[in-house]
Amino acid sequence: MLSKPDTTSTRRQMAQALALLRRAAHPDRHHLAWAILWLAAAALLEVLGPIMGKALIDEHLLPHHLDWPRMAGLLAGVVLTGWIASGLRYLQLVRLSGLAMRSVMRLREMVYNHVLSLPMAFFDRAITGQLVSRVTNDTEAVKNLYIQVLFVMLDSTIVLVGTVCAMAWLDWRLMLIVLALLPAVLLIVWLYQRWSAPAVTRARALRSEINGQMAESIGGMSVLQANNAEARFGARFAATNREHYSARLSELRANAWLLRPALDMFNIILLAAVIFMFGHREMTATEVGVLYAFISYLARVIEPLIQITMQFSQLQQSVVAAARVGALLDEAATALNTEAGLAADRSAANDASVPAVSIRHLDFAYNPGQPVLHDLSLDIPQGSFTGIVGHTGSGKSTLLSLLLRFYPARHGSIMMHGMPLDAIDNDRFRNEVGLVPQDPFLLAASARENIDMGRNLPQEQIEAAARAAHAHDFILALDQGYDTALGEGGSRLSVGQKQLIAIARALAGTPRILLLDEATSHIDSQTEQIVQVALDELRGKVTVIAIAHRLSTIRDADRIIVLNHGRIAETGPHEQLMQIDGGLYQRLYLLQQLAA
Ligand SMILES: Nc1ncnc2c1ncn2[C@@H]1O[C@H](COP(=O)(O)OP(=O)(O)OP(=O)(O)O)[C@@H](O)[C@H]1O
Repeated sequence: MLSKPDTTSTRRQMAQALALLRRAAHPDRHHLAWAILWLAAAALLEVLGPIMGKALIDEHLLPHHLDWPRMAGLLAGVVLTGWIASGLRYLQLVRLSGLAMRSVMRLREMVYNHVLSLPMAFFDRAITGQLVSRVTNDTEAVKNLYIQVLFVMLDSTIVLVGTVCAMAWLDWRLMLIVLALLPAVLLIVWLYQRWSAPAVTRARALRSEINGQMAESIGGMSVLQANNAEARFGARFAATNREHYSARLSELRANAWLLRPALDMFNIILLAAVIFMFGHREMTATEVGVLYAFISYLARVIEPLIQITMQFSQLQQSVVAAARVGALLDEAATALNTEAGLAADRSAANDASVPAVSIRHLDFAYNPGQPVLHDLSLDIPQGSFTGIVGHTGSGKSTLLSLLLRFYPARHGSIMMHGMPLDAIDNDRFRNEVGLVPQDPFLLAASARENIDMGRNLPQEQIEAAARAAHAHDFILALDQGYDTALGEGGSRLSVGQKQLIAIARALAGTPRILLLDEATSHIDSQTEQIVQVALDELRGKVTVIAIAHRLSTIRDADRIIVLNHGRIAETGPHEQLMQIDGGLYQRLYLLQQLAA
């Protein structure tokens, strides 16, 4: 759902946008300083032109004082100052455009890396398409801020100030009249902003929503088509798209009906006012030059003002985009308790008698007031094989997510190899704990890259992991062996083969603890047996904790933990649990036997 645009937050958005610009442009600050200096020089030249024109008229043309070399010099000055100012300005535009591109590049990397560090709780509420939009469109829109704020606005402001000073020097009373009319422009801009700002914010939010809907539909296309939901999704998309269209239209209306006509009218009023003032004065010869210079300057006052105001629509969009990028960067990254890390006794980490996992009085809720795990306590010895079973929704995956540090365990404690979970250094933690998820996530890359996952592991280690996962043989049978591209999401492999690659990936990091989240639920019995053999071979070397719906996978586990509504209902090896008459495990097992 889209939130209603809040116009009162504009100032905060602007501050957030400027902070972001400062951060992204920091390495280019010298370029920025030079650009401002050269823009000031260009403005100075621009102001000088009409002064030389005035001198030509007043000192030579009107008094017929034909000093040709000086006249040629002044004429050349009038023409050249304009040209050089344009040239300088163009070069600064190029400089600032380069700066803008580099800043966007930095921003994108910053945002992407930040997204990678965000806790899983963030992704529970994030919408993929909107996040993608943040990293691509919004950062791109920030580029306009550089071009608009730093180039057009800055340049126009410098020209404006320079021109007003030159006018004051020529005739301060006339300058005051021009200046007195300027608040009218501010009023026009203010009205425009009030009218268009909500539409701008809404248009951006809707664009992001469009991306979100598109990504969601493409991601779930099979489900969507199988449910004959094309028409419903099409209608939902059309409604959002139309809303986006009307938001953009209101923005354009504000521009077409208010901004441009009002500014053009203002231009005419200003010109008329200056000519009227001259008409009421006894025009001396010298005043003709002043009139020429004033009329030249009027264009230089009006044009920057128009430029500044015309940028507001784009500027607002960019500020909204920058504020959204800023808000994403402000999302707190996964916080680790470094104090606990310092206090922890690291010697325990290498003590073989210390449990691999030790959980004490663990309570957990995703949302306050809706507990998922209740007062869980258990020890898992190193090198053991533990199965976790239970009805759907009993909290199995939640327990695994907590062991993976995807969510912080706020009530109770989890220790891994004798150290508090949140005290373990991130690299070490990720090296020590391997995960085989329910849906193996494969990259559109080679088999080798899929096992390596950017860790730059040596080929021998990759092959050893593939052998341990019983994936080596089928990988070699692919047309280019380990270099075979597996297609998007591993589309060239069967579900079972994908799962074996995922196991090889987890093992390639030589983890001390291997977590399997229903890793066998999608595979056939034959592949399941291969997985079982692979897991058996790990016994004593790696601590395996496996969630299983299919109880045959964990039948041979040293210990099975049966969860029921977030509590440990039963625990023990298969034979022992089967002895509990009417027990939960026994019932689950017999049910599966019946179904088979
Ligand atoms: N990200 C989440 N945000 C809020 N609630 C969640 C989230 N994930 C799970 N839950 C809730 O927590 C409870 C336990 O879910 P969990 O996925 O841990 O169960 P499970 O035993 O793994 O189930 P299954 O066997 O179906 O995978 C459920 O009531 C579920 O609705």
